[in-house]
Amino acid sequence: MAPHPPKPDELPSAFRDIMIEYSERVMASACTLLELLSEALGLNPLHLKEMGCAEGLLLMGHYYPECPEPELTMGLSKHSDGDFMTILLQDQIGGLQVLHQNHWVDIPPVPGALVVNIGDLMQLVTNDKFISVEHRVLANRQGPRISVAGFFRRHEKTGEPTSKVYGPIKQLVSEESPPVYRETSLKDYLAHYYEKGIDGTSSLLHFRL
Ligand SMILES: O=C(O)CCC(=O)C(=O)O
Ligand SMILES: [Fe+2]
Repeated sequence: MAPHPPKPDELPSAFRDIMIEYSERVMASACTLLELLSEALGLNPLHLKEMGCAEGLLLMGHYYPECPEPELTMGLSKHSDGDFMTILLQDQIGGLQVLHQNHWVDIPPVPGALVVNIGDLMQLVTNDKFISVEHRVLANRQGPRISVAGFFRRHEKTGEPTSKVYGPIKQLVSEESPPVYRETSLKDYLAHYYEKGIDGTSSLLHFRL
């Protein structure tokens, strides 16, 4: 949806208008959240936005079919997101869990509420000050589950190089807190993220110094 939004007539009419409106609103929320996160890091409120953390938005609609034997499988297995931040809208079915102190904790749906996840790229640029969250989705027999995940990071048209380089923010590293990650271009980061796949390990291990 950003920075290269599809032409409206490329979107199915059933969700064309709502997808465009939702994108605008979720982008505005992301910018507010990035200001708060920047302040929490002791940076200028516009720091994360100016780095391009919300320069791109990919909306992904998930449909998890109802499952007759949910104990034998997963809706979506354990992973952390390969972006700066994810804003997630889930329906009333439930099943999303986050890994907290080695325990899977339910994130029950709250009507009208969005779930915000810190992604791996945010962990990298904040030099581990913010940690990306590992999460998964259980399969269920109650009925199909639908969610819409909005991934914030720059997205290019197929074939365009994503040469922007990211590393720990200079103001967040010091002698006492040396860089934990090497700099990487978004292109190399994404190549690694997708090549590795969802295998239960963190994409960040590859970039740790
Ligand atoms: O469907 C959900 O609630 C989570 C989806 C998710 O984690 C993802 O798309 O990365
Ligand atoms: Fe995710």
